[in-house]
Amino acid sequence: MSALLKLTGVETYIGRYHILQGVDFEVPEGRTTMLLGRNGAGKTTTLRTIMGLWQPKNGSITLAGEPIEKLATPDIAQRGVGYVPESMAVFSDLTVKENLVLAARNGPLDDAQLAWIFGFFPALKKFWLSRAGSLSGGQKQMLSIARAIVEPRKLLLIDEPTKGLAPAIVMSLIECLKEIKRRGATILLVEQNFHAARELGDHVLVMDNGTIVHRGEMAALAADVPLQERLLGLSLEAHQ
Ligand SMILES: Nc1ncnc2c1ncn2[C@@H]1O[C@H](COP(=O)(O)OP(=O)(O)OP(=O)(O)O)[C@@H](O)[C@H]1O
Repeated sequence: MSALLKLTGVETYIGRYHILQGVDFEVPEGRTTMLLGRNGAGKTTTLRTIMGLWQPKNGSITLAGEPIEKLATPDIAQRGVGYVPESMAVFSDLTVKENLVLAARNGPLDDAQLAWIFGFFPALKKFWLSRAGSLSGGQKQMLSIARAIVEPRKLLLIDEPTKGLAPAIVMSLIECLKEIKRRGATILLVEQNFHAARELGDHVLVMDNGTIVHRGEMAALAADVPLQERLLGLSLEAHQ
């Protein structure tokens, strides 16, 4: 299995704080890799560094073998990396339709693209002409993900999509992400909800203090409660 994304010795400073302290990992093509870890471990900083929102001071980041660590964010997006930040990137004053049209930078949305998006997120069809600001938290999250996949992407970086959502909405979001995954997407997904992580992840990376402290199969971590307790500080039962 080839690595689509590869980080080697990545160090990121925010101001004078040394946040990423030598991050090494690979994201295999066509699989979903979970990035887990306690609060403040450096997960969001890792996604933002890949996306060019923070410049790494040291180390390399390659996408399909090409270095991207010195590129600006729009160039990284242009190379096929979609980013769904934790804060749900939608324009509240625009309609659902306008939000998606703006995200499709390579031209107008065609019927095939719309059918593909509505296949994942039927609620967006229902609220097509409604203001994004009037959507529920779960629907905004779905719109935020739809904005990231409206153009073909090599890689999707998704930051805590289930955060703050009611359990029923989390379930439907997991189903949407599973469908995106079934269609062959490569995903790097930060998640605090272990149930969601276990449902979605093929591989898992665990961060602590700005480095990767565990890597392996998601199923193996899901089956090993003592390891979860050691790495994440909580048992699987406590996450459910
Ligand atoms: N803009 C910033 N200025 C200063 N420090 C920051 C900034 N952003 C993040 N940090 C610090 O960097 C460290 C890593 O933060 P990061 O958000 O990457 O962690 P995380 O693993 O995503 O945590 P969480 O699960 O709480 O979102 C934390 O100690 C945080 O306080």
